[in-house]
Amino acid sequence: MALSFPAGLAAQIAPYLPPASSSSPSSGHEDASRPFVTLTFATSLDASLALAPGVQTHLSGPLSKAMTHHLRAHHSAILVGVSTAVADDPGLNCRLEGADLARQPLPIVLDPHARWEVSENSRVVQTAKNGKGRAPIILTARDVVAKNDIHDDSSILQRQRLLEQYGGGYITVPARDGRFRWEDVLAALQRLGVRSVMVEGGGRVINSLLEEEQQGLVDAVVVTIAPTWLGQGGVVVSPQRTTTATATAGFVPPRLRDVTWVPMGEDVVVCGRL
Ligand SMILES: NC(=O)C1=CN([C@@H]2O[C@H](COP(=O)(O)OP(=O)(O)OC[C@H]3O[C@@H](n4cnc5c(N)ncnc54)[C@H](OP(=O)(O)O)[C@@H]3O)[C@@H](O)[C@H]2O)C=CC1
Ligand SMILES: Nc1nc(O)c(N)c(N[C@@H]2O[C@H](COP(=O)(O)O)[C@@H](O)[C@H]2O)n1
Repeated sequence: MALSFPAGLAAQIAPYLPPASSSSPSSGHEDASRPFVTLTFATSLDASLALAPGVQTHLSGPLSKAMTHHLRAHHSAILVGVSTAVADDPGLNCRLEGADLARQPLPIVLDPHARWEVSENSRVVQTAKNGKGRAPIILTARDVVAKNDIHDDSSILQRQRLLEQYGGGYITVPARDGRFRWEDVLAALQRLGVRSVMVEGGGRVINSLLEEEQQGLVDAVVVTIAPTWLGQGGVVVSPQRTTTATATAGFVPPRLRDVTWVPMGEDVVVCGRL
């Protein structure tokens, strides 16, 4: 069913959207050498994204869900980690009423080890096939593809052929210990012509983007907080501290600036900049 997002709420979110042109001088995003990055997710009162790894958990109410689709309409790409792709089998398209089908966001999946067995039955592929979204681009580690290249019938090649039918595919990114640097991820997106990306999750992806040395890469943060506790054992947003001297009285932890809280039904959406 098509979603609808009220204009009054859209106006309150507007200052946090990527500029229409990332080189616009009024945008506050002066670095046109990389896409504008929005970090966005839905969390419980105890900072959980899901009841357990691999368990899709609906936290957003109808209005905050529509807000996420409004964000999707204003970004050129949506990024998730492979465990989210596997757990949620997401559509990763914009389902707002009147959404411009020609301008659907490009789904990006971080899958260094090519673990996601994307197939004709995957929702994102079905969505692309039905003209309601785009096929995903999967970022994978160079050596994984190299190893598979030699086998003509390797499953990665089969998946690549499937995705190519709909305009998607694999691209390789350098990895260290199976991990990408965010600068390399954003450079790869920039080469694809992506001007803005919303990073939706899951926990590992968000926590790695919130590590201290990565924080300069996030332009806007839009977080839905739902009035529930998921309890221990959930997928929690709580980034590693990367310096040892941080847990001292004088340490000032990172804090959002230009903060706006927008009530949306039973949820509240907090917007800010890092
Ligand atoms: N409430 C919400 O808004 C959302 C909730 N979710 C939920 O979150 C859960 C999934 O979260 P989680 O289990 O943490 O998994 P993620 O979706 O964050 O995927 C994690 C995997 O992605 C790859 N990855 C992540 N960061 C990097 C990096 N910097 N470089 C290279 N690869 C990287 C790794 O793959 P590998 O292991 O192969 O190395 C890693 O194990 C699901 O239950 C889902 O439903 C997801 C999105 C939003
Ligand atoms: N905004 C938001 N609220 C929740 O409660 C969620 N569980 C999520 N999850 C994210 O949305 C993706 C699902 O997208 P589709 O509706 O299938 O297009 C899921 O993969 C998470 O990234 N988000």
